[in-house]
Amino acid sequence: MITTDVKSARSFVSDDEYAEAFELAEKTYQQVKNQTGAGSEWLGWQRILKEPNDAELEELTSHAERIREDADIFIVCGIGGSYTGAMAVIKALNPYFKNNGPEILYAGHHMSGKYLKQLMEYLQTPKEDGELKSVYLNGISKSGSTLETALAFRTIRAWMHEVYEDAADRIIATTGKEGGVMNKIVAEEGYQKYIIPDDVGGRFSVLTPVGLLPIAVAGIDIQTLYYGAVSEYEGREQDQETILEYAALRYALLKNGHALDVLTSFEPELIGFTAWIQQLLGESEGKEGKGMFPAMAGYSTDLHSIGQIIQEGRRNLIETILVAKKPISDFKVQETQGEDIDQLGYLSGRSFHQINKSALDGTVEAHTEGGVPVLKIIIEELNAQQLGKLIYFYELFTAVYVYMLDVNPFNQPGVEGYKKAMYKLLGKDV
Ligand SMILES: O=P(O)(O)OC[C@H]1O[C@](O)(CO)[C@@H](O)[C@@H]1O
Repeated sequence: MITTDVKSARSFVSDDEYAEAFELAEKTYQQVKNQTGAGSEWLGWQRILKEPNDAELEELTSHAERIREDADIFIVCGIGGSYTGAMAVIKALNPYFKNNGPEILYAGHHMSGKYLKQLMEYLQTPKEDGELKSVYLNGISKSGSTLETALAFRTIRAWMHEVYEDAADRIIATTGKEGGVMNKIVAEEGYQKYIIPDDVGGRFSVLTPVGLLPIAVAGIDIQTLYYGAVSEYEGREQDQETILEYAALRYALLKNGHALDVLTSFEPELIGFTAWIQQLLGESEGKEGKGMFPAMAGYSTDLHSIGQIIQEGRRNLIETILVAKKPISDFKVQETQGEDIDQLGYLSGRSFHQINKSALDGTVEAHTEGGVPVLKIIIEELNAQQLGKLIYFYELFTAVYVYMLDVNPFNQPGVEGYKKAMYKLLGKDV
């Protein structure tokens, strides 16, 4: 099970504030459990763990294996919840510098013409042996009509149809059961389609084909990931304490003036995960003038930039640090040879994990002393099973905590604002 260390944060909340918040968390936990809260028709992210679809997991795994055998490049084309979950898990578990399998590229997550042009040039550049690269494309959009994704999907698949006779077998669409432009394209072109269940919203969809196909293509065992989430789901049915404590604390901190949550980790691999949590919390809690702004950061890198404002700026922020307990690497500092010219002799032979851990512990101490409540969310080690657990932990936490704010965690009406204004400027009939 996922554990937490909230000693620092607890010292910023009075006993009364905590007791009141905890009582409220107990009530909203029941709303999630009994499906009585606003938007309860969107609790499919629990349903899919209660009734795992093993046949779909197997199909996705074997489809991904076929792609891995043939592909040089696999493009994940989606935005928001249609790509952050896959990216989070892939970045967390794949090597930094060389994939074990096809290169995973992302598209459809913004509207940079420069990026798309350079992506197309890269796809078109032949391999060292002069052969055309073998490209696969996964268009992912629940609504099937998000502009960023639709534009990239149009561009890439048009080129694929020009160069590959079997383009239709290389293009996969992951979308809602019916409706939306992507479904029309699938009907016309005969692409393989995976369905995003109606009762699972975009930011809760990583454990559906949205995240599972790209993650499997990246060579990650999706059964282990999925069943990690299932075990967290089953465990949380018995033991709600950690979730209630975390929800109560974040709520009490929000109420006593904390407006911003710096989501971070000392493991660069987990930065993608902070992006996933950022969307999950931000789109769920930021409504009706409420919510804490979730801001991702990467440590220790960003301690050398925003570390200053965290330590000494306006005292209205909290910090959430994702921690992996077991060392991720045994890489050590070289032994000092002869004179200690670079003055690193005191670290000679010590592991980078140990040094990084001291940076973590030192940061918690310094930030707490500086007036920043710190919460540590702890996984045992960085592997697929633990990440599956972390996914469900955060989904459940989000639902319980956001209900405390008395808003619907599962809609995102505010995102429509920019879309309407943009479409008007672009002259689209809406
Ligand atoms: O999968 P879709 O429908 O393209 O949406 C992508 C993302 O865009 C949003 O709908 C916001 O516009 C997110 O909630 C969602 O994750």
